[in-house]
Amino acid sequence: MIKVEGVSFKYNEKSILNNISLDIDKGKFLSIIGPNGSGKTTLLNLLTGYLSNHKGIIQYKGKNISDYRVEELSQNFAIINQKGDIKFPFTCLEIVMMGRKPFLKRINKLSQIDKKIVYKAMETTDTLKFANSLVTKISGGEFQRVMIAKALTQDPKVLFLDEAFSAMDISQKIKCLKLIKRLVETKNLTVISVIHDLNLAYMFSDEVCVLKEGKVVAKGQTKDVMTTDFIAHVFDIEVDQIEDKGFLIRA
Ligand SMILES: Nc1ncnc2c1ncn2[C@@H]1O[C@H](COP(=O)(O)OP(=O)(O)OP(=O)(O)O)[C@@H](O)[C@H]1O
Repeated sequence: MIKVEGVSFKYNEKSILNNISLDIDKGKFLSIIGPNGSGKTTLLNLLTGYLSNHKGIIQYKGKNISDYRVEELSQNFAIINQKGDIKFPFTCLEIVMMGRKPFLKRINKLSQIDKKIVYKAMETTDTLKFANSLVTKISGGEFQRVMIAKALTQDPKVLFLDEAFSAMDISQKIKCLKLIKRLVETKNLTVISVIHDLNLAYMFSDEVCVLKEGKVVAKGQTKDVMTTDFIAHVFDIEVDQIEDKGFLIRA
């Protein structure tokens, strides 16, 4: 569904990504993990078309990402960025409603169906209670749930997440990840998630791609890639594995 072939990218003269090749299948939950500065966000930004000027090929459904119109991309992709802060005092309801914008003709108002979709997304993410609160006056974890609700209203084919759960408490993280995983299983949603939490990546991903110093050092089924020795090597840590559950990091 997404094909990356021989992709390299530089910021000014600094090489960030080096000859990356990657196939991302439809209906899978892929996590991108790796140390700080390894190029995860840069790769995600290239996949969404937010960054360009790369060498190599990036295609979505057989067509170069740069050949898509913005409207087409916004009808296919939902993106939750690491730095997705909104400084304007919209209400949470207004923010979630913006998720329906790619489906509105010209400046049409939301239809009853759009409103139902918005209501359902806020209900499932437990954000209805903030509907009339200003987005500038809710907590970081609450804000991230509002952004998930907005992404859900887009009914995306591909959901890009960049540390989208980082401010949530563990219970909310698991609820949101279960909700997203259900969409992968029932609606064939493709998820590409940059995540630092190794245990959440292990629990929820079908596949994992590991970046280190701008290169893909592994990509494959989660349990094949996330072995104790490999994780210890990539992150330079001491770690034990709890059979089929995750990792215990040794300090
Ligand atoms: N706008 C920018 N201009 C110049 N260099 C940048 C820019 N954004 C990122 N970089 C550099 O590119 C490299 C990769 O950054 P990137 O954000 O992709 O890494 P990451 O793996 O997502 O890191 P983290 O885990 O810390 O979020 C870093 O060395 C960073 O300093």
